[in-house]
Parts: sequence; C-alpha cells; structure tokens
Amino acid sequence: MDQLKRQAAARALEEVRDGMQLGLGTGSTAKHFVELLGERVATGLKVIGVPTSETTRADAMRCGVPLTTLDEIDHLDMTVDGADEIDPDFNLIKGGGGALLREKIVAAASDRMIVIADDTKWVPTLGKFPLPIEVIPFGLGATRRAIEKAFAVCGVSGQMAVRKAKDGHVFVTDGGHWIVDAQLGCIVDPPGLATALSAIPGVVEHGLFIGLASSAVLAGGEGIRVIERRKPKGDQV
Ligand SMILES: O=C(CO)[C@H](O)[C@H](O)COP(=O)(O)O
Repeated sequence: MDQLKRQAAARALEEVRDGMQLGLGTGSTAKHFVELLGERVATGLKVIGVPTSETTRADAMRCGVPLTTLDEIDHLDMTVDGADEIDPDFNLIKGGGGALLREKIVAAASDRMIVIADDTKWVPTLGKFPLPIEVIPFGLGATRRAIEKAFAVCGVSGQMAVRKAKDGHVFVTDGGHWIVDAQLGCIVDPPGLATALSAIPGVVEHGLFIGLASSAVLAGGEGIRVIERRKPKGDQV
C-alpha cells in the first residue's frame, strides 16, 4: 500500500513546474510527495511550499523544500494532498490526520488541488470513513446537539466520539481545537451536510471538501489512473 501511495505522489510530481507555489498536504501519501519534491529541489527545481500542518512543515524542512505562508504570497498554483475518501463527484472526506482546517484553507487558496491516494480511497458514496469535525472545546455539549440536528436534517445519523491521541489524551489540532469523528456510514448529500455543519457556531471546520479537488491520482494494482473533475473549481463549501 505504501508503494502505491508513493507511485501516486510521483505521478503528481510530474505536474510540478519550475517557479510554482505549492500547497503541501498532510498524511502518509502527502509525505511521499514532499520527499520526492525535496529530491527535485536538491537537483535544481525552484518551488516554494505552504505546509498544511506542523508535521508537514517539519518534513518539508528536513527534505529541503523552501517554505512560505499565505500571508507572504497571495495564491498557490497547486496543492497536492491525500484524502480519506473520494467520491465520483470529487467530494472528499479529509482529516484522518487531523489537519483538515489548514488543509482546507490551503486548498481553497489554490488554483488546483490534486488528490493523491491508493485506489481504495475511491468510493461510490462517502461516509464509511468517520467524518472528522473540528470543534471548539467550549460548549461542546451544545455543539454536539447542534451537529445531531444537522445530521437529522440531512438524513444521516451515527455515533460521535471525541478523537483521542495515541497516549489516550484528547487529540488537539495544530489550531488548538478538538475533533469529533462521526460514524455516518453513508452520506447521501455531502454538499448539503457541509453547508449545515458550517453554520454551527462551535464547528470550526469539517472534513467534507466540496468543489475543491480538481483531479485525483489513484494508484492501484493495475497501475495509475488520473481522473479529472469536469466541473470548474469554485462551488466549495
Ligand atoms: O486528510 C488528511 C490529514 O488530515 C490526509 O490527507 C488523509 O487522512 C489521508 O491520509 P493518508 O495519506 O495517510 O492515507
């Protein structure tokens, strides 16, 4: 599986051009991209990256990829990031690694978002992977009740759990927030659910990426598939 992830990352690297400003994703697949990009930078490629997490920042620095911020530059040419699920409309679930907030800010600031993944991530319907929802710890009970109401309005339901880190303590995001993972099974209307979750005050961000991904590079046993999204970028929630 790790080999497939690296193959997808290598294919995405072919889209990188000299002088590009790049969003650098988070997760095991995106890490391959950062490592391969570092190898190209070492042989003269000129790019600059904006990392989507402190982990990716550390990886990029280790690999020699020059970094900047969205305060210093006004747009990104392309973001390359992984995903937990991708559906045929290019709706995504992201946030398995807890970086969904910065990932979404960076993707939204990019002209293109290429999703790199092994092909098990390509699914007919989103929802088997628990949906990460980044929340403010204050008033969490009220926020959870509001999320349950949003689920009911959007025709989904399921258990929610505050994410724990490996040491058993609550997982805290780079932004200092918590994550609630929701086991929904099948999300019938991802754009509708995204809109409903975005309207809840205690929700900082959610892992539904709607209208952000432009293409997917999927690596599987039978090779690599590059799938382009037909609709133009811009209907993101
Ligand atoms: O959204 C993410 C992190 O917040 C990751 O891109 C997603 O979890 C996929 O990770 P991996 O490449 O390790 O399977």
